[in-house]
Amino acid sequence: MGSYMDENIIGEDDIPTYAASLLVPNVQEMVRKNPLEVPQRYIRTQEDVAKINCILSPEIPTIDLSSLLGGCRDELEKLHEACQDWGFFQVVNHGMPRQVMRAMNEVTAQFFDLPLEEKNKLSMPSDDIQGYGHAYVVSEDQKLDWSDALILIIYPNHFRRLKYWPTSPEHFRETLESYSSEIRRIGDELMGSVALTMGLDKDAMLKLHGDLLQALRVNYYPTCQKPDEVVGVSPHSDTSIITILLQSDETEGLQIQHDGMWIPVKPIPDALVVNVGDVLEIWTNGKYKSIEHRVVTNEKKPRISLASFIAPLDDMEIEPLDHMVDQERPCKMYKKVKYGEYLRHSMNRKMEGKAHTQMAKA
Ligand SMILES: COc1ccc(-c2cc(=O)c3c(O)c(OC)c(OC)c(O)c3o2)cc1
Ligand SMILES: O=C(O)CCC(=O)C(=O)O
Ligand SMILES: [Fe+2]
Repeated sequence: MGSYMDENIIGEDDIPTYAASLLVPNVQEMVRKNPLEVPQRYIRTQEDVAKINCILSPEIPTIDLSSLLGGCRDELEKLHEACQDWGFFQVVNHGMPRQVMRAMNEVTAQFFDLPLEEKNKLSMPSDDIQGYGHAYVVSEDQKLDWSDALILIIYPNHFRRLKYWPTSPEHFRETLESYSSEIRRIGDELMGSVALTMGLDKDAMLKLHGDLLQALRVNYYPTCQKPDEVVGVSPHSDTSIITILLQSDETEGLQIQHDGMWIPVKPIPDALVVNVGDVLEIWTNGKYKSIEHRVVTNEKKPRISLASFIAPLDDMEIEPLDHMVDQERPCKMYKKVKYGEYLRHSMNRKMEGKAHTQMAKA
């Protein structure tokens, strides 16, 4: 395996580029300069920020990865139900050393604490998606999210654009390297188990997609004095196969759609949150659900999350697997699409829930 030090030997010609996004203000800086101001472009309609109305909201399922890998049939059944009924679950006993998670949280917090001029050295250009800035902004009158992000492609190694990888704080790059290789292992192990729940061999999914893309989106949600009027990240589903999220232990914010309500995902210390992405929904002909989720803000504490998207490479063709057509779904609900085209289609439009998935509907 190469490392981030390949900087000098690998050219950038083959690195895929992604959709353009309009330049918009840095939210963290806006709040630092004027904590009370919430510009009109961030204010949502009542409907957009509607809350759940139940006092005791259900918790998303928890999956024990070490039991899964040990062959526990009950845990496998739990995983199947989580993918089918929730599209989201928390993973415990995943084997990522606690100090790797802590170090990753620490270096990302230190990165966002840097002065804006430092962070802007890694600015996302208007014609790509890697770097520090905002993606998915496609029109001047689109409502904006109350967050900033750093987006990096991690694997395959030769897709890395190292000019966007922070060198400050000092240990950022090596910490990201350890964290990402742990995420890759956990992703492979989870996909092996998901293959079993789909009635396939353990390594079938890995064979199906071959080499994978792993991208990281580090989200920074500043505090907001009108938390009920803004959204940290707009409702969307992920285009990935699966997404593995490390969220802060102390600050809630992530909410998912379940039975017509927005349900908060309560942080479990050291757990990872995993969600089914659009590709897994398509492969399973809609049996496993890529669920809409959003992030809300609060007035007290900023929140950081790290979303690792595990996705096919651009050339991979995605369609429902033949054996996923059954009595419940007697025909293929999605047509064959090239992943690269699907991803770019989703990026070229404002993310509005699952509207982008229409492109792949049969
Ligand atoms: C409105 O807020 C957001 C919309 C979309 C995403 C997002 C979801 C993904 O699944 C995803 C992805 O899989 C991906 O890699 C293939 C990627 O490229 C780097 C994304 O930017 C991406 O974004 C997040 C937040
Ligand atoms: O911050 C979070 O909890 C979720 C972020 C997210 O959905 C994403 O980056 O795709
Ligand atoms: Fe997401």
